[in-house]
Amino acid sequence: MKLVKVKFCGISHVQDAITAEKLGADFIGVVADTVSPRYVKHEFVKILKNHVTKPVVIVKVNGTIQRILNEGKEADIIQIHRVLSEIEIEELLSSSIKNLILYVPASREFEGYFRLVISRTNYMILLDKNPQNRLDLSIAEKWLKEYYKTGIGGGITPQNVREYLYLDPYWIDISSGIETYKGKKDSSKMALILKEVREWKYTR
Ligand SMILES: O=C(O)c1ccccc1N[C@@H]1O[C@H](COP(=O)(O)O)[C@@H](O)[C@H]1O
Repeated sequence: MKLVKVKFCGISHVQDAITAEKLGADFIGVVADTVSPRYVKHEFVKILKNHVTKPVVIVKVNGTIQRILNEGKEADIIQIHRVLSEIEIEELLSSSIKNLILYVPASREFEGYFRLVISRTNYMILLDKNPQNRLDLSIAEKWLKEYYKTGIGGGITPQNVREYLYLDPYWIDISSGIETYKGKKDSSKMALILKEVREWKYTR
């Protein structure tokens, strides 16, 4: 029986990635977009991959699909953290990319988008806060039951992680909640998250 997987995101120091992997993280995420205070150049992925064996996820928010696919080509998984147009989704489908995570805001007004993504693609989905910075856990719970390859992020901390584990996601995704300061991960907070996951009563 599999445990809920864990992605630590917003990694911007090689040592944090090494520590995250040693502690047992399943994915290592970097944000290669200047909107983030954890921004790293996309070339950082190649450096990271010399130090960790777990899959490296590159998070992009802005940029054309072609640019995102080009900048993400060294990563194991590309995560596009914005709501896409149908034309952009078609562009992804006509590309050779298979390992993709698409952000879907976990709120009612995006139900149509959620259904579009799961009906047209086979990509992984990350449920997260909507543009108004709200995450509807009841909506997330409903959608998680419908589509197996769905993770959840958005405000997870060692103190509240059980509320998210209860939803039985494929993975949980944490960035700011495991930090000492923006961009610097705290090994004790990462360890606490992983301890909670291991002790969690439900397994997938
Ligand atoms: O981590 C970031 O700085 C970031 C910036 C822009 C887009 C996505 C980003 N990270 C993703 O956002 C979620 C939630 O982050 P948090 O745990 O609430 O801080 C996380 O799942 C990352 O994949």
